[in-house]
Amino acid sequence: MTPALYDTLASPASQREQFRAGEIPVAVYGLGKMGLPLAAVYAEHTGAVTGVDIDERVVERVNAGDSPVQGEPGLDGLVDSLAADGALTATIDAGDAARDAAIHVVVVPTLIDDANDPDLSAVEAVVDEIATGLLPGDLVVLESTLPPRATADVIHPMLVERSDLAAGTFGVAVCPERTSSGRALADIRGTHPKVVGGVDAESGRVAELVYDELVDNEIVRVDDATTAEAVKVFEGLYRDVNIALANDLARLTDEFGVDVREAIDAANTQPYCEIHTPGPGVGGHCIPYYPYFVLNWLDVDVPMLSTARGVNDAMPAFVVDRVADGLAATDSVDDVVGVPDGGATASDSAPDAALADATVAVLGLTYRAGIRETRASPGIDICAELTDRGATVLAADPLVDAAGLAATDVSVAELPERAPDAVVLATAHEAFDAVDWAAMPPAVVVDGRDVLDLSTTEHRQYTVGRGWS
Ligand SMILES: NC(=O)C1=CN([C@@H]2O[C@H](COP(=O)(O)OP(=O)(O)OC[C@H]3O[C@@H](n4cnc5c(N)ncnc54)[C@H](O)[C@@H]3O)[C@@H](O)[C@H]2O)C=CC1
Ligand SMILES: CC(=O)N[C@@H]1[C@@H](OP(=O)(O)OP(=O)(O)OC[C@H]2O[C@@H](n3ccc(=O)[nH]c3=O)[C@H](O)[C@@H]2O)O[C@H](C(=O)O)[C@@H](O)[C@@H]1O
Repeated sequence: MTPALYDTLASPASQREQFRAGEIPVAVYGLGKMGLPLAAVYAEHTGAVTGVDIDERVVERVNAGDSPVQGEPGLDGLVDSLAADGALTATIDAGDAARDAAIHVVVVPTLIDDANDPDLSAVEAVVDEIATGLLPGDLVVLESTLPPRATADVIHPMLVERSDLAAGTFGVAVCPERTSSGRALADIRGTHPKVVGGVDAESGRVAELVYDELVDNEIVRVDDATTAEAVKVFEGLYRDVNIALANDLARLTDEFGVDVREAIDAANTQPYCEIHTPGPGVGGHCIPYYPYFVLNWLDVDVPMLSTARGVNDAMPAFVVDRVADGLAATDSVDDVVGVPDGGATASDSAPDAALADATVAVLGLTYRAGIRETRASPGIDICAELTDRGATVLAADPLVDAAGLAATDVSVAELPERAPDAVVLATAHEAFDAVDWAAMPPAVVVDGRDVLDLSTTEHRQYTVGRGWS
């Protein structure tokens, strides 16, 4: 009989022992960038983890000890050894896994749909399956990022209704994943304190006990599940708003004639100042999505969040404007489309003369360096904007190709012979250190990530936040 955790007579000390001894089987639903490292950490502590994923290729690779998640230091070897020891197995059968487990950890995607409304369909699909195998004394842990109140208003009631168990007979806790891709194992093991909030006190107690065994850092127990959801979303909102401030300041570079990045670095020497870094936009399925977990979830009016979203979403067009300005200045195009007052602006919405016959290479299609994730990626938005404005677009990325995008693949080695009229660096992949700028005919280069120094070449460089050099 599997020992139970929630509302049992067992002492906390014996429950900890049972957890460590693997007597309380764990199921982790979602084996992606976050779920696989998390399942691995659970498995290294308990030796009894079943990972669940809907992608058969993921399941096969995990069972073969071959991590489908790359770019995570230590994960390859850990998955290999855990699979070999049988500490971590994977399945596509969520119902089976739910019937065998007593701790159910949900870490599937929470995205937004085309209307920017939160999409909890993956979480609801998993919760449906968990309910079929839920037993009194079990614990359900939500690690996915959720709109505040989702657990209280949607997930917990779903579990009660679908499992035929009464509320108060099983635990539900929100323990949001705060990890960054590229350092997932270290973060999950305890770079940051772990936030835990239960739908009731016993749920919070049990979740706190489990994570106190799992992580090396302190546990921050908050009042309830909704508070824990809010903590995670607030962290993301803070980041999106602060990146928007940095991007707005970067627009002042030309007007002020100053290096805004230098000014930001100097301002940040004050302990109370933490202005973030300007860039070509905000990508990934986290930071640009979380504002909608508030804006399009409840009837709230939070103008700052939508304003910041607008500022960050406008950065790809800002980058393309700088390309158009640079080309127009280089080509001294006579018939640059003017505005009624006679002023010529390259940001005119009609296809820009400067871009119409230009070939532009975009370096970087993933949302940040080293991570194979393209959702809301600035590089992809820049390709689309360039195409919309008449340019011929090439794209290079070491992790993904341009299939299905408004761009044609180009390798780093081919760039000089392709002789693009302009180049945009959207993602600072290490692979781009190999670009032979000296061999490339003079071009307009817009550096969105402040990683290039082309002062010894004939290229005209614009750096977001520093201006023309
Ligand atoms: N990627 C990140 O940096 C972070 C993500 N998070 C949150 O973690 C959650 C997961 O994100 P990622 O791991 O990045 O997503 P991901 O897209 O890398 O992986 C998701 C995995 O879940 C699987 N999946 C989808 N639907 C499923 C279902 N119904 N049942 C079982 N498996 C299913 C997919 O096949 C995929 O393997 C999201 O809520 C996200 O907001 C939190 C912190 C950091
Ligand atoms: C508050 C916070 O730092 N959240 C982290 C964030 O990680 P994520 O992988 O989404 O990357 P990120 O560093 O926030 O970058 C998101 C996007 O924003 C851009 N970015 C980031 C920071 C900055 O100063 N300027 C900027 O332009 C990045 O280039 C990228 O396109 O979101 C993760 C998440 O919640 O999924 C979270 O766990 C991570 O800790």
